[in-house]
Amino acid sequence: MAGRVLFSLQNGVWLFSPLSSMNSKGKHLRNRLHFHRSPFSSPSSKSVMFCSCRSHLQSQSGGEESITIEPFVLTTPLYYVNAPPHMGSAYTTIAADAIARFQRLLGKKVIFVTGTDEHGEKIATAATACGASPSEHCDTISHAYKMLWKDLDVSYDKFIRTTDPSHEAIVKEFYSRVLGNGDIYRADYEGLYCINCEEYKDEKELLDNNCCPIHLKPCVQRKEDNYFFALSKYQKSLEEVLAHNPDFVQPSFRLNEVQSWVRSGLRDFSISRASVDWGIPVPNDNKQTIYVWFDALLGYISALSENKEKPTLQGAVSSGWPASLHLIGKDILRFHAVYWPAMLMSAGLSIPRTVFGHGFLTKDGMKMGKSLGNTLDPKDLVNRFGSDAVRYFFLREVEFGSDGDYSEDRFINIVNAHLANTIGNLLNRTLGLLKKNCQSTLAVDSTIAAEGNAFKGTVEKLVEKARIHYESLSLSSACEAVLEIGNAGNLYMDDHAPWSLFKKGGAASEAAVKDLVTILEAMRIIAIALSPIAPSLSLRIYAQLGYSKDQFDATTWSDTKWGGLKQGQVMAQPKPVFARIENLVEGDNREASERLVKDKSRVPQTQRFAEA
Ligand SMILES: Nc1ncnc2c1ncn2[C@@H]1O[C@H](COP(=O)(O)OP(=O)(O)OP(=O)(O)O)[C@@H](O)[C@H]1O
Ligand SMILES: [Zn+2]
Repeated sequence: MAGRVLFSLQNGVWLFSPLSSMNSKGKHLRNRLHFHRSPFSSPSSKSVMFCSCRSHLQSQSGGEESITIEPFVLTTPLYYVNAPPHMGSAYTTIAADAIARFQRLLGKKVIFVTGTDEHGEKIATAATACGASPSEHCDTISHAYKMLWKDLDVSYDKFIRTTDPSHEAIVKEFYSRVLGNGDIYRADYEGLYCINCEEYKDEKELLDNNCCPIHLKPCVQRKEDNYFFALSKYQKSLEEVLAHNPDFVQPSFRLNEVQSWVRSGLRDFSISRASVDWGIPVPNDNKQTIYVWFDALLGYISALSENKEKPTLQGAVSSGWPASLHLIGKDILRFHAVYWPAMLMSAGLSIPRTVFGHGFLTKDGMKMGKSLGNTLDPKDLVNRFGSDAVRYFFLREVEFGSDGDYSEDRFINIVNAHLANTIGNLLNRTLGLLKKNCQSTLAVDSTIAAEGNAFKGTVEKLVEKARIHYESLSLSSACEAVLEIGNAGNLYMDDHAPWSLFKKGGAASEAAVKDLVTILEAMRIIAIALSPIAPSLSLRIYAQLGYSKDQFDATTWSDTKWGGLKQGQVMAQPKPVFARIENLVEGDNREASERLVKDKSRVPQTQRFAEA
């Protein structure tokens, strides 16, 4: 089924059909792949699936089409358990969590998949080095990932381990399907291999001394008798996919990169290893194990399987495939945007809607990574600063898609200025004034309080801006829009100075009451709009406004509409929602760490909020 493809746009849905839709036994394949023009835009996306064989094309023209409301399936990479998690792995996961939480706020059914990739040579070596069996080692590290996700408030729905028996069954079935379609053959291969990438490399992409550009270690010459996947057969199909579906690879500049890889010619790649025991045996040849990437990518599908007793590929696929979004680091873009879609096409399955390759967190300009050992410990950051600070800083400071360096000084300045001052302080002082002057009770509805008030319009514009940025995965800009509401709130308070209005009494006092309700309504909106990024902080803000956790959990994006706070609502005792972090960085360190960050001059103006 390599070669020509057919695209058509029907009801806003791209249909993709490889030329042939039957396998060698004449069995119909569900191989019409479908794409949405904008995968994130509508709350209930509609997909139309057809089999492209002639008889089904006829019934299709007779009006038989199946319409399904799809879940929003979002994945992180399955992290390699050669070492404990670090801030790089946490970065992808908190970004994915923010997107999952935003999609849930939109009312979508979200399936957020993460997990661990546990087979291969590196794992066996790492286990030996710490005196454990591979499976003991995998249990320990996989558990560490789960614990970290808990600490970071990561709300995943499925955690797949590639050593799960249900995953193994699905990998074997997939392998057999691809084999049945004539896309696997056996051959010798010799080339330069990076053990850390678990990948053969082209000599032209290597540094001096055949060093891998990511891991800075020399690749080794390897020769093996392996099974190969006929990637080259999918050259044309992949070119068509990339040409006709601009959303498939994001950010858009990475699409060009992928297109140029494909255009430069695709070579078949080996999908088994004769020298590695720690892996899933190749069906019908237990002298070889399946290549770790061929195995791990299938985790995105096997994670969906609801029948762990009798897992089947079709069962897993029907529980939500194709994924709406694979969120990955740019280091593994080739696997996701070239190998993976070709594998799926070979198996007659839909390809994911979007693969988003974000940038690297770097240390001294080098990718932070387990293999280089130049990592930052997220657990330590959470213990010292809390999960909201960690989530907010990385999602706000690193433009999603680009690289970014970490500096502790910058971290402390940003979270103090944005979360403690602009948001926390505004809330605390407003509640203090309300307590002092109104027994913490709202005397008017927020709609009445803001009548004829331009500030309300500003908040509405900014929250809509935040929504648009979330939709387009511009997480940093979404944070910025929410913070702007806080900045506007501080300016409003400065201008209106309700503390002096209360001193005047009468009509001035009434105006002051309205000002406080107006600011608290803005805080309520901030809490919802910030909840994908800093969920615990948002919950604390909501609690300060007199709501229960259940009420917070039931919020949707439509609750960002002005007018939620009503007359009679009683606020909680004012309590800071975000404690300032003391800056303990010593002079020399400060200088060094400042050099590491791209100065974006984003520290907001200092608070001008005068005390009553
Ligand atoms: N420095 C980083 N910046 C951003 N994301 C990272 C970083 N390091 C790892 N990740 C995330 O983890 C994925 C890779 O997972 P993996 O478990 O292989 O971690 P790794 O630390 O990159 O391993 P290694 O250093 O051995 O290559 C990336 O695609 C990305 O999603
Ligand atoms: Zn490498």
